[in-house]
Amino acid sequence: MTFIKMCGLRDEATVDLAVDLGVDAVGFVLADSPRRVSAAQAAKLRSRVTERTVAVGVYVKMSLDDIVATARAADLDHVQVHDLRSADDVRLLHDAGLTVIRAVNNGAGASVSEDLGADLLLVDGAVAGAGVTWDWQDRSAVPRGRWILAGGLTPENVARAVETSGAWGVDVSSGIESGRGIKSPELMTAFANAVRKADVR
Ligand SMILES: O=C(O)c1ccccc1N[C@@H]1O[C@H](COP(=O)(O)O)[C@@H](O)[C@H]1O
Repeated sequence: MTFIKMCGLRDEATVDLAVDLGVDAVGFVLADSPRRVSAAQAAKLRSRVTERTVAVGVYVKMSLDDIVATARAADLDHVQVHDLRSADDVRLLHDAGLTVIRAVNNGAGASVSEDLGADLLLVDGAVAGAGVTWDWQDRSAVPRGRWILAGGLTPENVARAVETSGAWGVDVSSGIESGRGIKSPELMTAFANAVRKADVR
């Protein structure tokens, strides 16, 4: 079964729907973004997430100390960090008890074959959260092993994207929105259904 993460959730009804749809992970953006939530809001949303779904804090351009502090304040034990620089960064987050998803922006120069010791690798489009696709068939841009595909996924393209890239999981934000930062229940449902349908093929 393809791992599904829905990201940029900002209200309780949307979190409840994602949980009901059986997605594997939900993401709360603590970085600067139209989808940003405060640590206090993330804590409130997190409390609605049941055990089988992982709640992930999403970070860009934040110090490691701030990442640890906000993750603790929001009771998040998974963090997705878009600008990890070294294995030391990852070690510090591990030492704080966090599971680390290393996010890499396609074309930004970070190597997908470099192992910083993160628990999972996510390869995103050139600009995180912008709904931008990338060349999922480019073997040099696609990691080996278990990894998450992100960037411009939609209910229409996700099945083909998984098939061509060989990704273990998918992460979506813009493609399940009716407007920037506004999640659409119909598109969320369509996305989850599209992945599940592809899984049984
Ligand atoms: O969603 C955001 O606003 C965001 C902001 C900063 C860093 C990451 C962000 N989201 C991540 O972007 C991709 C999905 O993007 P898309 O909109 O579906 O193309 C995914 O990894 C999100 O976790």
